[in-house]
Amino acid sequence: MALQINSMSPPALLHHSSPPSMSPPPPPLSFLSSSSSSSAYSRTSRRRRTAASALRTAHASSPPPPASAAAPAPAPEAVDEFWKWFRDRAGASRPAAVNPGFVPEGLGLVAQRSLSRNEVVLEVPKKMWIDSDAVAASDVGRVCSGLGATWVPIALFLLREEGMGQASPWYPYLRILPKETNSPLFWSEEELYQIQGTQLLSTTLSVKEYVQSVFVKVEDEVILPNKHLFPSTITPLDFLSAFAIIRSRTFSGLRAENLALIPLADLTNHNSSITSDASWEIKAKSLFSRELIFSLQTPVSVTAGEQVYIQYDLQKSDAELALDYGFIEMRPDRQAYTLTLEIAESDPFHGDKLDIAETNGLGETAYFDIVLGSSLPQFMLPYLRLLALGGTDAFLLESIFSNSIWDHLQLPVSHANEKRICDVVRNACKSALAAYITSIEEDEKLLSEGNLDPRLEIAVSVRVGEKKVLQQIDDIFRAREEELGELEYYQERRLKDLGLAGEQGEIIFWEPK
Ligand SMILES: C[S@@+](CC[C@H](N)C(=O)[O-])C[C@H]1O[C@@H](n2cnc3c(N)ncnc32)[C@H](O)[C@@H]1O
Repeated sequence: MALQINSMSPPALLHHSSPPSMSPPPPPLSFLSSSSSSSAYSRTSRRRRTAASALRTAHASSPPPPASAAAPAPAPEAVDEFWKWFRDRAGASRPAAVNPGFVPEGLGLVAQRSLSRNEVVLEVPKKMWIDSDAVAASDVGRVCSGLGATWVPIALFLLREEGMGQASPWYPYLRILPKETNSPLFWSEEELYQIQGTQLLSTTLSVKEYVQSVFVKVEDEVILPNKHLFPSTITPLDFLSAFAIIRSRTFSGLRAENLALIPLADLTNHNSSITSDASWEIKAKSLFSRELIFSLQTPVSVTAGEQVYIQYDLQKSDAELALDYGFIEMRPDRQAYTLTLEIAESDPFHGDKLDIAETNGLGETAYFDIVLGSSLPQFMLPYLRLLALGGTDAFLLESIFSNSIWDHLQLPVSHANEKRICDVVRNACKSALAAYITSIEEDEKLLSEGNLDPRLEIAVSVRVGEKKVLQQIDDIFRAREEELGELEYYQERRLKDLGLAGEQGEIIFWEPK
């Protein structure tokens, strides 16, 4: 729901979901976030050290080590076949800087020699990308134009090629794609129960609902009328898997109409120690060629036998990482909760407030990501004050204040306005906190005991993170409530400006001489 702060109802603690090209229309969710404790964080570091040592022996023909990946690793001969297919199609002749190899994250890219920082480790020609051009040139492309978001034809293309089995020219690539990840999109009811009350659950359910609604349309308009292309049954779950696999394998920045699956490059795993976002570029193959290639550089130097990692997205919260890729980092700065505030349509000043919000770069709905350990986002308090404006403060909405109202909202307007904000936000935090199935202490205990199944670890970390951020928001507004009597409000500031009040707020009477 929306934050109908004027009518004193609880705020709309909604969540927004993720990448623009593949996300459903903003769903009406609750709060979203994720989490960690310092002990959980150090356990992650330990896990990474173990992963690094496991890697030294990894190569395509070695048996897969115990993996943190959700799906069983492909057979070694499937990886060998993929590698041969890739090199043949790419026309590779020189020894490769990286090979696909078995790593704790499933498959990954293993350096074949020492690599220096920013060295190009692989190049993939456009003819090998599965993108909208590849789909448009295929049988599927001919029957699914006008389907909207780019991921939909790509998903249908994958399902069609998969249905062809070995007859598909993409078979060696499709064969090494995992069937699932640890994203909550793949969790059972029981596993989802562990994130009851979280924004992550709301987002997961909204995304699933969105994909299901697209499936219904696509089944009706494309799959069933084209039995020659889709002879076997395609279930809603197949379609959801295709969506989630595409989502987990596309580079941030290659979204919307540029969405593409890039074989080999999509074997690069994420590492939190890498702090630079862009490790790739799309460029012409050479000075005299118009052919495009995807070129991946290693963001850090890598020794032979180690894995080449990248940073997937510095901006994503743990909950977003979980949803998109099926892993989390468990770092406080990835723990966020999205507060969605909205000017209620029933607000008697709806039009005036909307004008003010829009003039200042906001809208009827505003999303504020609150990160653990960080202060409130810049415009959150002014926006809250605007929403709460009413009663004897409503005069500030009159047109004579239109140029200055946003400045006034940067500071407390009145005791009543500030109190209303505190009440609404604190009540919302309380009701959101009551919806979780465990306490912060219980979750921290579970995390400190360790050895959790990867999905349970994601669930516990995300839910404890959300609760900590909610607790942090509640603490901020509790402290504010306690100082309401000491704050300076609009009327006092105004009297001071006019020289009618002293520094302590005492009224200075004008005495005619
Ligand atoms: C782009 S693919 C990378 C290749 C993938 N490992 C494979 O076997 O095909 C992204 C997926 O790899 C896995 N992954 C990548 N980085 C990871 C990490 N740091 N921890 C755990 N899993 C990771 C997740 O399953 C994620 O959805």
